[in-house]
Amino acid sequence: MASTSTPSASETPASGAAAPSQPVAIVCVGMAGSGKTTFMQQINAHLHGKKDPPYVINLDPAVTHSPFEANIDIRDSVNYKEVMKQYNLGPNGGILTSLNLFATKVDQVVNLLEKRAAPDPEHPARKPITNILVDTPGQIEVFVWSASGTILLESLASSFPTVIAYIIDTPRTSSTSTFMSNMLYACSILYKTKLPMILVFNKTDVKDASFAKEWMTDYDSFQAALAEDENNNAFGGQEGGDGMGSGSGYMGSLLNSMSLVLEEFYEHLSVVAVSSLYGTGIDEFFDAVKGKAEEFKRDYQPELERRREEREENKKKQQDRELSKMMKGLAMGVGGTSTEDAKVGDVEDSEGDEQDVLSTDEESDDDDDMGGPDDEYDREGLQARYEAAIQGGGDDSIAADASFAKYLHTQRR
Ligand SMILES: Nc1nc2c(ncn2[C@@H]2O[C@H](COP(=O)(O)OP(=O)(O)OP(=O)(O)O)[C@@H](O)[C@H]2O)c(=O)[nH]1
Repeated sequence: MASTSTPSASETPASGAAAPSQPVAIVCVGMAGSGKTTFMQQINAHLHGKKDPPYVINLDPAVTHSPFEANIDIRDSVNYKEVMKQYNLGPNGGILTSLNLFATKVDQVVNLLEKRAAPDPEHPARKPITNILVDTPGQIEVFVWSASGTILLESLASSFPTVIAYIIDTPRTSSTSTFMSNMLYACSILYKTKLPMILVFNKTDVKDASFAKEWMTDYDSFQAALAEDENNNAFGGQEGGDGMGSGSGYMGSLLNSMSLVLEEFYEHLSVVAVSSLYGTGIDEFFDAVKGKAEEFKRDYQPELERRREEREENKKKQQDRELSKMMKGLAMGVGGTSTEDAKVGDVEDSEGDEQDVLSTDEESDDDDDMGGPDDEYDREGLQARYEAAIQGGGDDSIAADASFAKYLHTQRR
């Protein structure tokens, strides 16, 4: 059954971090309006209050107003509106593409985090961070199911214990059908990300979350609630039930079966009830983070290591294949790759001027000009350059790294 943390405000450590050298990354995911941003603001304030300021990352490119200051903000690197305009995209496509562009910089973000997680000899007074808070777009699927979301999460998890905080709007989850829908969503996120998860029942100042904890730990109580909903014809229509309380509708029997299936899933979760508005349950949340960070190290890290090794091996094989293909092409005198790739523009800090996010590679890509036999480069020279490009990931956007590094150095507290 789901582990429900018990409140222990006075005993709670200042943060959910494990070892001081390894901060815990807390990634807040939740449906639009569930209260992610308010929750982030509350845990941020809580940690500041404990003199343990977290490192905050905002991955929502479309947010217009943020109540907390982020150390790294996707909006400083990618201009979401410009992305929509240049690629003719709608809001969700714009968010997805912005995340894709930002994902090309993830290594530098992780490097920076690693630097901040270790003592800094140049600034001995600066305490290493113990918590990394990550806010994500409300369009969960855009983050969780996209390649960039996966890259961002895997990069974080490969360096730090990483925990998903799935924020739930409790008042809007109080019927058996909405509750089950939300649990299925959480289940899909758990299996997609393969990271430890905490269910954060938010807005408990409006509706107490004890019903949810009970439904997750006591199958009979969910059955009773289901029977009541059926009696009240809560599912409606033929599909929902016959309206006479017989429970013959497919909705009722589906929810019934689902609750049995999800029993195992509940066992992997911690559940906390909070009010982001009033700050209740936050100590309990950090207790759960601590538990999940330990679980991460014990259960998830070995699996991650194995997957990483597998990926490295595949990448190496892929590189070898690409290289030999290219060499074959060269031998046949075939040359030329497109230089029309768009790339992430220079990264600016929040004080910097707004600028186009995308540019074409006209000025910077002379390296891509593969000449024919008359080219000034000889074949070995080209081979060496290709090898170097492939080793380096072949990422054209590297050109923007210098300014990104500058941004990283001048990033805000
Ligand atoms: N009563 C109550 N309202 C809350 C609580 N947390 C958030 N809200 C309200 O819920 C609304 C949505 O909160 P946000 O924090 O913007 O939600 P979000 O998930 O970040 O929304 P998106 O950015 O659209 O994904 C706001 O009006 C908040 O004031 C809470 O604990 N109690």
